[in-house]
Amino acid sequence: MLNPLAAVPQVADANDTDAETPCPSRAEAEAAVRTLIRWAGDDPLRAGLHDTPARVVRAYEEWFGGYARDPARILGRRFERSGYDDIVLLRDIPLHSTCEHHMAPITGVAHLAYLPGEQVVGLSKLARLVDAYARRLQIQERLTVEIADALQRELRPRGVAVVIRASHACMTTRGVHVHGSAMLTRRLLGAFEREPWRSDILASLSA
Ligand SMILES: Nc1nc2c(ncn2[C@@H]2O[C@H](COP(=O)(O)OP(=O)(O)OP(=O)(O)O)[C@@H](O)[C@H]2O)c(=O)[nH]1
Ligand SMILES: [Zn+2]
Repeated sequence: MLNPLAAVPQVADANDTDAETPCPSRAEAEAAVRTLIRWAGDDPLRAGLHDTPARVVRAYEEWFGGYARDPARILGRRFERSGYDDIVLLRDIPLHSTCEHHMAPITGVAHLAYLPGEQVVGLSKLARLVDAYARRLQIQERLTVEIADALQRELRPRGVAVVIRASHACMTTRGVHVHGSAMLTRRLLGAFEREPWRSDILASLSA
């Protein structure tokens, strides 16, 4: 598995190439980018590419920043549900992830819903939860399961539903070159697995 970027120091020593370090240094990561540029057939020393390895490593810190985020902490601040007794649903949360097979972008939306137990979370935390798991190397199935299970584990709601609709650049820009298709995954837990909530939540999520 990729070394979690969580272990990368914020400011790594540019001369640190110690093979014993648990995670490659920033300098090693930049050297790896130079190798890929050479492998692609270009010259990493030409002016236009001179700063590219550093940029790529900074971009990776964003794209894989999810390893450093703790879902329990994201969902840690909770509020009483104040008498509200129905579905809480946040639709169309933008999703940017990276396919673990080709390291190509996965782009789409997530819909999250839960049936509160005793507590609710701030709405923004649902989007933060999606981001924490999306910004890792993923397959869409595991991404769906991880988001749903974190909600169930941390919030203890009566039901959880997660639906993700996404397109995979590894299918559109290379390989089979299929454009316009989207992958749909979902996970229903607790009360949403059974009627009458099942039909209700599926209708709400597909509307
Ligand atoms: N189930 C699933 N498959 C995915 C996901 N992202 C990418 N894939 C697929 O992972 C598969 C990897 O297949 P391989 O045969 O090992 O790789 P490949 O030779 O590059 O395959 P092609 O993409 O068909 O050229 C491909 O079929 C991808 O479409 C995902 O999130 N879930
Ligand atoms: Zn892929």
